[in-house]
Amino acid sequence: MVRIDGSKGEGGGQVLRTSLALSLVTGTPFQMVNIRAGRQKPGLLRQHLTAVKAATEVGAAEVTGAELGSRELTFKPRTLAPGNYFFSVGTAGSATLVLQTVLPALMVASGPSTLRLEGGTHNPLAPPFDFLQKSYLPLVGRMGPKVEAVLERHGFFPAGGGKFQVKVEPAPLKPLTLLERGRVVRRQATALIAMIPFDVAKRELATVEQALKWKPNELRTEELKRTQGPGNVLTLEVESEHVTEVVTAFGERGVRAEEVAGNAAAEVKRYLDAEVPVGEHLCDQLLLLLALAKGGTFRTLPLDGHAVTQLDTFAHFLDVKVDVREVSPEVREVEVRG
Ligand SMILES: Nc1ncnc2c1ncn2[C@@H]1O[C@H](COP(=O)(O)OP(=O)(O)OP(=O)(O)O)[C@@H](O)[C@H]1O
Repeated sequence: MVRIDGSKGEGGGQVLRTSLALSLVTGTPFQMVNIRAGRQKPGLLRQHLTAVKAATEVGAAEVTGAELGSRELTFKPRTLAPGNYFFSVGTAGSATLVLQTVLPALMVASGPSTLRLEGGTHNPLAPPFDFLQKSYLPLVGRMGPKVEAVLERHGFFPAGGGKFQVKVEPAPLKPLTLLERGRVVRRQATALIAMIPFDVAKRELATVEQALKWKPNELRTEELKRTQGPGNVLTLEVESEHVTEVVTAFGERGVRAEEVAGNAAAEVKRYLDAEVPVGEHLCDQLLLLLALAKGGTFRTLPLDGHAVTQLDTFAHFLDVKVDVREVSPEVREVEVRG
């Protein structure tokens, strides 16, 4: 059994989710110790436990240590079972991270699946639903599997209550080459508010307009009425010929709307200036797809801790080589070979 130290690298939940995903795909059992040892509240939180349970169902796995707060886990998948699933985090914990855990396996399974997920859909430090739908899943589609996601209700921290559905038509993953972004064809800033003063959205958009020089018809507000709790999400989309980048910032108590929007605008600027197709968040998630496809190459920004932790985790389950070359101080070219 593969033994993985969860405190290595980022020391967070990513090494656990990636290990579960790769264990499901390869059928390799693993034991993890020191789960999330690098975090303030170490061990399995509700969101991680839901991910473990989801992986257990999808892989008909034998599991020990699947309890709240647990810092050790063994996971032995038996058969990969596509089908209809319902996973609920039960708190505002990210439901998209639960999806991230089981989707790679279901994309290459022997039949289609339908998933219903409940929990947070727009959480800081997790892939927001719009990122999945507009940035990540179209690339999955280019690699073979067809995955469609439909949002039914937004869920924000701390109230949660979000819902979405995902349909998966599996296919073998083909390598992907993504070296250029191409021309920018659409830009859209959406300031979304739920139970938050409208002025917050207006101030965020004014900041984006000033910082990025986006035009009034590229700025929109959206006010939600049916959510379980308050939320404020600023989503900046840059659709280019070959890829769509989605940058997200979240309103927080005590942080000015101008600061929230300024951070998001700075991230977009950095992405546009580097002229790379793959932004910082897409990078670690795309790496996993390319590793499963055993091939592909893309250009991105300098790799962050998440991406490096991903590479270390792959080595436990897959026989792939990943080269990261410095093209310029702001640009890296990543090549994956089987
Ligand atoms: N704004 C964002 N857009 C898209 N993806 C994001 C965004 N923020 C985070 N992610 C992705 O969500 C995942 C979160 O991983 P991360 O390692 O931060 O969680 P973690 O630190 O392990 O959290 P925890 O230990 O609390 O579970 C990564 O795949 C990261 O790329």
